[in-house]
Amino acid sequence: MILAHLDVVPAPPEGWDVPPFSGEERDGYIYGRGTLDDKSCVIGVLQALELMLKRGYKPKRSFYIGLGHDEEVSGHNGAMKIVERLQSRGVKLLFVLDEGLAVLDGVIQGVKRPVALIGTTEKGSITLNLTVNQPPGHSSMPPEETSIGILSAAVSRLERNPLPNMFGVGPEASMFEQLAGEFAFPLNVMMANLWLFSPIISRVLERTPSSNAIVRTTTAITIFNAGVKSNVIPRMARATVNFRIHPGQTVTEVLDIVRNTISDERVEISVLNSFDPLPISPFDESNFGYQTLQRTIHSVFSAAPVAPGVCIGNTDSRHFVNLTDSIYRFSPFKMKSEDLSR
Ligand SMILES: CCCCCCCC/C=C\CCCCCCCC(=O)NCC(=O)O
Repeated sequence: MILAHLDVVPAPPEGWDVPPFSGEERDGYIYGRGTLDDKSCVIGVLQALELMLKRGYKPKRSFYIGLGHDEEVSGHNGAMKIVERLQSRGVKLLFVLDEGLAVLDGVIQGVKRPVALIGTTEKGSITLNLTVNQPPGHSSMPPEETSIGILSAAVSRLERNPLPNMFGVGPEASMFEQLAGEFAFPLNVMMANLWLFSPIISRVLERTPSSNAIVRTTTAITIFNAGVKSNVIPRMARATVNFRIHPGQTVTEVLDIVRNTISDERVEISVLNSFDPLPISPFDESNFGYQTLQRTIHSVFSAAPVAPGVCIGNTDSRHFVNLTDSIYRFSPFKMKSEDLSR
C-alpha cells in the first residue's frame, strides 16, 4: 500500500518569498506550502498511475493507494478510516510505503555522497499543556510571582534540561554502522566500532538540531499564551510543549522525567495526545518490501547507498501497524541541509 497526504499545516502570509499557495516555480524549485510535505509524493503517485494506465501496465499483484486529507492533525478521518475499512474487509498488507526520510545530500556531517534513508520506525510523541493559575491583579501592585513568571520558569527548566542522549540504545546505531564506509578516516573506523566510540559520536550528534533529533527525545515549546492588557496581571498562563520520543523511551518514562524536571505543583500538566515510538520494521535481505524499495531507489538515485533510519516526524503510516509489520517511510527526493528548515 502506498500512502501520501493532501493537507498542509497553516501558512500565515508573512515570511514567504512567494505567495504560499501559488505553487510558483523558481530556479527549478516549486515554492508553496506543502511542496515537500506532502504534495510531491501525492503528485508522484498520481503521475505514476496515469503513466501506467496509459501504457496498459498490468501489475503482478494488487495494490492500494491511500491519500489522506488530515495527516497534520493525526489522520483521524483519513488514514484511520482507511485502516478501519481495510480491517473490515480482512485485508493484510505485505508492506506500506509513506512519506518520511529522503535522499540526504550533505545533511549527515562527514558523508560526501547522497545517501537514501528509509524510515524503518518513527519516533513517538507526547503533547502537553502546562497551565498556571494565580490570582489576577493590577500591574501597579504585582505579587512576587505571577502565572506568567511561574510558567516561564517551568518551560525554561525544560529547555535547559533536555531528555537524555540515548544514542546506541535505539535503531539509529544500525544506520551509522551501515553507512560507516561512506565516512572518511577516522570517522569510518569510529562508525564501524560504535561499541567503543558511541560516547564520543553521541556528543557530536547532539550539537546539530537534525542529528540531535535522532539521539534523544526532543522538547519543543510550540504555543505560549497569557495576558490581554498591559496593566492587568492575568489569572492564567498556558504553554503547549511537544516531545518527540526516541525509540528507546516510552510515553510514561517521558512524562515522569518531565514532572521531575518541572517539579512545581503550581504547574498543572495535562496530556493532549500521546503515542509510543513505532515498532521497527524488518530490513533484512529477505524482506520483500524493504528490498523492493531499495532496488527502486537504486534504479532512480543510482549513486545513493540505502540504509535504515529513524523517521523524526510522524506519518499516517503509524495507523497501519495492525495491517502489516513492514512500514517504510521514504519520500523520493533529494534533501540538502538548507531544505530542512523549509
Ligand atoms: C545524522 C543526521 C540525520 C538527520 C536526519 C534528518 C533528516 C530529515 C529528513 C526528513 C524530515 C523527516 C520528515 C518526516 C515527515 C514528517 C511529516 C510531518 O510533518 N508529520 C507531522 C508531524 O510530524 O508533526
